[in-house]
Amino acid sequence: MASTREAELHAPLEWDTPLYRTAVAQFDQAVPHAGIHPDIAERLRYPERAFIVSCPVRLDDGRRVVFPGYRVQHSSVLGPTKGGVRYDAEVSLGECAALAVWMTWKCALLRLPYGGAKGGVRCNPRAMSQAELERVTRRYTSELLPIIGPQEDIPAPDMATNEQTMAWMMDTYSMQRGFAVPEVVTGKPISIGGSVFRHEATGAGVVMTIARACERLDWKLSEQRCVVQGFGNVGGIAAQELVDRGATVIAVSDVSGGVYDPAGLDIPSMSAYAKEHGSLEGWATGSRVSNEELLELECDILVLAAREDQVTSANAHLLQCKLIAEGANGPTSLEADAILRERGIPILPDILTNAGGVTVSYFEWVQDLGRLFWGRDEIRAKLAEKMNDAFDRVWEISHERDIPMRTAALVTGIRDVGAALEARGLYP
Ligand SMILES: NC(=O)C1=CN([C@@H]2O[C@H](COP(=O)(O)OP(=O)(O)OC[C@H]3O[C@@H](n4cnc5c(N)ncnc54)[C@H](O)[C@@H]3O)[C@@H](O)[C@H]2O)C=CC1
Ligand SMILES: O=C(O)CCC(=O)C(=O)O
Repeated sequence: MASTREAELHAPLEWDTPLYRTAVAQFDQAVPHAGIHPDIAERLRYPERAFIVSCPVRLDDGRRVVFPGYRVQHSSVLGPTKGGVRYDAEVSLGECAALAVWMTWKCALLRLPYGGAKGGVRCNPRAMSQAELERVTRRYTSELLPIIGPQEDIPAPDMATNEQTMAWMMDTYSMQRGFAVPEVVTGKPISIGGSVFRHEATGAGVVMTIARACERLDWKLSEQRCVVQGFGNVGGIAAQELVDRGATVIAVSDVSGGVYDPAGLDIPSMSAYAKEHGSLEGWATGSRVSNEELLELECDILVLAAREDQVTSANAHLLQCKLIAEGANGPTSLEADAILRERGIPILPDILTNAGGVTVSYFEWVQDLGRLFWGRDEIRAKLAEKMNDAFDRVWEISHERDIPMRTAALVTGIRDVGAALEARGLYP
């Protein structure tokens, strides 16, 4: 049993939730392969800083509601912290902490000079008007003023936030400074310093990773039948990129459920429909399937691009795909990881597969700081170079050590952050 002193030191932490425990358990699986000092490992199990705010907001009907907001910064050892902001009814401190931890490994794996952060507001964005969302965003940004900034912490879009949200954040921050500070957020509209190709970057990066995996597995991407869960920024673009490369997308889903057609779906028309109606609800072509059924469809590649905790011990043995690509963060539980490994279904892990977004965010920040902007082809080529380099390092470690690609990706990130802590003389 732990002594009183140990119990004091390891008192339950506010962010200690199932998702955070998953992030730490994945870290613990990777640490023995990363060769870092135990003191460094212990440091990296905890975020550096967690900020909780309350955002009082007037609704359109005159009522005033207080929305909780969070921002967690996991590690600033490599540079400013970086990560998205999400609006969702389930946002919590623990969720943001887990996502911030993953951002640290993702940035290090892609060799970006950033640490990890994540934030969000606990609200139901689908039930809110644009005016209400604007008021929440501006209040949340005002509350974060002490901890964000181009050299401190740089937010970006995530679930249910977008270019408009970033424009409001940039404007709120800039008004406080008295001049325009585009480099305080990424994923902005191009008119205020956003980068071309940031909108497409995460989904495009997912498909670059799938394409690289297909090369290594000796599969033709154009012959693959794909299922995509989530039809927002990541899933919608990934589905389109798959079609552009000749693959057949046989099913997609969003929060309203899924659509399946073994002959292949008309993704451009479905994207236009989802944009106009806010979701795929009411889309008339193909068969409707539930989100649970969609995950169990027979296919070659399953792209998880909705949210965390979708493949668990309850359904991992029912999946009928040959490869999983994690566009979302944390969509596969630890137990499901073990079941899928046992079943021989490889997983292209989140911190590698969805890293296209933060990579082009980095390009956007660099362009903003230099006030010099690059073209689409240049950015796409630079992104492909970085994604392929990260993929190759992960693939190599995974095969050399016979460890899953998730562990290999974590090892790469953890090793570099550990080395930076040591070089700076911070630990051990
Ligand atoms: N936007 C970005 O640049 C990046 C996003 N991600 C991750 O990708 C995931 C998706 O993010 P975005 O596409 O940006 O969000 P989004 O809000 O644009 O889209 C989310 C999509 O998932 C659907 N969805 C929500 N719950 C669902 C469920 N239970 N079953 C099926 N579909 C469901 C929504 O209806 C929507 O179509 C998140 O895990 C996010 O953290 C990761 C890297 C970068
Ligand atoms: O673009 C960024 O800075 C962060 C993207 C993000 O939140 C993620 O990769 O999960």
